[in-house]
Amino acid sequence: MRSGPGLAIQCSINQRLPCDRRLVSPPLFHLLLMHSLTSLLVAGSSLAVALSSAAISETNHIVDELEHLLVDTDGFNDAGFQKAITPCSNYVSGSQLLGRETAAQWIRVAFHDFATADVHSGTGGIDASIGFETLRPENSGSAMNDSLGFFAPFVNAHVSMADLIALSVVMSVGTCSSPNIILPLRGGRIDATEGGLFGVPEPETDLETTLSQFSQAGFHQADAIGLTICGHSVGSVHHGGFPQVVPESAVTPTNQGGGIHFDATPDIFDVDVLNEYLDWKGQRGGPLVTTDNITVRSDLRLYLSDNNATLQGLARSSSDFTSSCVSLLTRMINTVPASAHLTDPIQPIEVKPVNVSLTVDYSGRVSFSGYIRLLSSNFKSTDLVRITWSSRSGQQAPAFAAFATLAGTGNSSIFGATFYHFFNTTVDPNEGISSYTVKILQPDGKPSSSHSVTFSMEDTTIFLSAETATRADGNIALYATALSAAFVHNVTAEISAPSPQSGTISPAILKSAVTFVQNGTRGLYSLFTAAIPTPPNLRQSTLDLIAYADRGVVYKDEFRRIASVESNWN
Ligand code: HEM
Repeated sequence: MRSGPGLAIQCSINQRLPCDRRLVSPPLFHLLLMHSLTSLLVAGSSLAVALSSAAISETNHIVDELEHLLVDTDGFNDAGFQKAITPCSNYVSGSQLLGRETAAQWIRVAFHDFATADVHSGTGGIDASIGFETLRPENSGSAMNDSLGFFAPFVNAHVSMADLIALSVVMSVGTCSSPNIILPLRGGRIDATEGGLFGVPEPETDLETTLSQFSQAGFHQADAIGLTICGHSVGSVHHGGFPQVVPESAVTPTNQGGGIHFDATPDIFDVDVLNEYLDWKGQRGGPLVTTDNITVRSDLRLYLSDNNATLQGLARSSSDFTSSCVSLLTRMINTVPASAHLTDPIQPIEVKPVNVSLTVDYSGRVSFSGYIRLLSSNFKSTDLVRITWSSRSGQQAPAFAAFATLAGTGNSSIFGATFYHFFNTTVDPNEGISSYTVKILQPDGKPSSSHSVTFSMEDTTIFLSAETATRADGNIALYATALSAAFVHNVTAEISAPSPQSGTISPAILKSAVTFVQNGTRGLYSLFTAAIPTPPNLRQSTLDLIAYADRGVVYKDEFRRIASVESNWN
């Protein structure tokens, strides 16, 4: 499932002006006539500037998608990402007898992607170039392809592999710590189209080279030491991949990869690795400190390079260790090529529309349906969710209202429980809809702690994802409608299909365009159809529907899944 389209206007019911009024004043609405707010913003006219007040924040699909992966981790609408590391000792890519751990692999993959950054030239960093670099000896081990193979089905037009690599670090550290250590996650990373520089430190790499590699990536000596001990809080060094570090004797029937842990708690992100190293007990910092082969004692060389001063500083308290790791790991995942612009840190969304959309049936009836997800300790399963909407011209009426009913919950998110409320109602096509407001009420009908959120809704151009179907010739038929009174003369779609690319497991987003033709009417709407070849990853493929009307007005229905979850797709 995905979030609803349009603009989100966050406002409290205590504010003097109703949200809808602040959205756009009634006289302006008269001027706009049939043109929805979203469409005009898309058209980029001077009106768009007038409407872009501080009260309006545009829905960011990157943020919405990553927030879903981060927050929906259990129960109803589980995104399925966190399950791979639940429990934290889990190995999602093979037998549990291999002694491998997915949560630790994810952190290591991010380090290897990051390590070849050149911050002065603004290249490399977290850009998923690691996918093209897996055959390099410096990226030895199963972690790279295991992880990218797991991430690949989550890539889409707005979720890059590089953002998933960053997300995986946030999720590993957050899930495998108690109390949960939450790194801020930003989105917007761009996937590389080829391998980058060489230069990931290896166990054999001498100290000077190691420090210069870290330095090129923006991490000087103390940062390099800190980042390494933070990373080596979880996981193991394996004989399978690193026989020069771990002897064959580590291989047993229940540890077939021959893993030796860095510390006594390899599936918990905590200070143990540091304490065990400084106190010279337990795993004493792990195989890269203790191995018999002096050449590959890379952690020991690094830690001793300032006579353990950095590590003794971090050991003052476990909160010093935690806060340093949060800072260093956050810097690591936010080291990106100069061309990438990251979003603000993603905040869990308290009231979130999910799959909120319009459809037009054969008789021209307009259905308005979707889920409202509540996430907050302020909410209870007994709360009521009421939706009211404004007509195309901005009017409100008692009939423009519906209640949503609880459809399911998810309980184990590190951000709290989620409550999913479903609604399915009809909108009078003559009146239309331009925005809707979600109000949370207590069971007795009284407003709950001032929660009222307004979102814009585009009803001029509607992609009918539930009707997408395979044709007899193997192509896929697409259906869309446009309000006839909008005088739309050209309807196109840009298709974004994650597709295999050579040299990496990571998919590339292939873009293509298709033109629709008018094919009848549905009440007040004109029906448009098109056909496209079946994309390689249909479930991840999306489209942006674009309709052109007179005087340069453009309407859009963006980021719609081609095969919707509602359709009975085979
Ligand atoms: C001088 C720097 C470093 C060297 C030479 C190094 C080397 C290694 C080696 C050889 C392994 C064993 C991998 C395997 O057996 O599959 C390993 C594991 C690991 N490394 Fe590092 N590492 C360094 C720094 C870092 C940093 C900075 C991080 C993250 C911030 C990190 C995160 C990890 C993690 C999480 C594992 C466990 C992987 C697993 O259990 O599958 N490493 N490292």
